[in-house]
Amino acid sequence: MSILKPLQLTLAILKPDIVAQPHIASQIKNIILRHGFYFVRSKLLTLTRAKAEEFYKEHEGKFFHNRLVSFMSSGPISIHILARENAIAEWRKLMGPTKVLRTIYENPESIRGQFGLTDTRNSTHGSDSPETAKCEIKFFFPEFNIKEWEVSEAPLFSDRKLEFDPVKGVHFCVDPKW
Ligand SMILES: Nc1ncnc2c1ncn2[C@@H]1O[C@H](COP(=O)(O)OP(=O)(O)OP(=O)(O)O)[C@@H](O)[C@H]1O
Ligand SMILES: Nc1nc2c(ncn2[C@@H]2O[C@H](COP(=O)(O)OP(=O)(O)O)[C@@H](O)[C@H]2O)c(=O)[nH]1
Ligand SMILES: [Mg+2]
Repeated sequence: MSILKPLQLTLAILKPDIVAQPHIASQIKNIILRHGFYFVRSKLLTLTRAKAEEFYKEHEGKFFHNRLVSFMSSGPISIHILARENAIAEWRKLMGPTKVLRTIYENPESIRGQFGLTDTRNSTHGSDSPETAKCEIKFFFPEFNIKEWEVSEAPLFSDRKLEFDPVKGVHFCVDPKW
């Protein structure tokens, strides 16, 4: 019996440039699925400029801040709570480095290397630490209780057959008791 490794949660975003191209969005979702991530929660929304500023507060004053906030509030984004062993680092590895204009040469097989357009429009976002993941999950899913999920849903994720519902964009347990 393999030792079940604890699932870690991270917050992933497909940015407006990707959501505007549904076939690319589904390509990226398939890459996520193929790399062993579970979709725990998913939603589609358009950020107001103020919300985008709040989300990217850490970058206030940087030269790219204005274009970043304008871009992130320019259209719908697809937001996901992903679960996997070591999810935060593994999703950042799968995304590739931030600056696409280098990544396309240094990590062409990464998601940003494949689908990123510029350093601003770099296709995806991922939390960069457990604390950030907690804050970012709360920011987009205020109703989601991490502790409750760890007790009630995570055990089902770890050792039961799950299926991915492409319409809802989340995994569900095929066990009728769930
Ligand atoms: N004012 C600046 N100071 C320093 N570096 C900059 C500045 N503006 C742009 N850059 C750098 O130039 C490169 C191109 O910037 P960027 O990716 O934003 O391209 P862009 O054409 O402006 O696309 P977008 O409209 O998506 O922002 C990036 O490496 C970025 O970091
Ligand atoms: N144009 C431009 N955008 C940047 C640069 N650095 C960061 N960004 C944008 O700001 C977002 C947040 O930056 P950061 O948290 O450092 O990178 P991330 O965690 O990999 O998304 C990135 O995803 C980019 O969209 C840069 O040097 N140039
Ligand atoms: Mg970041």
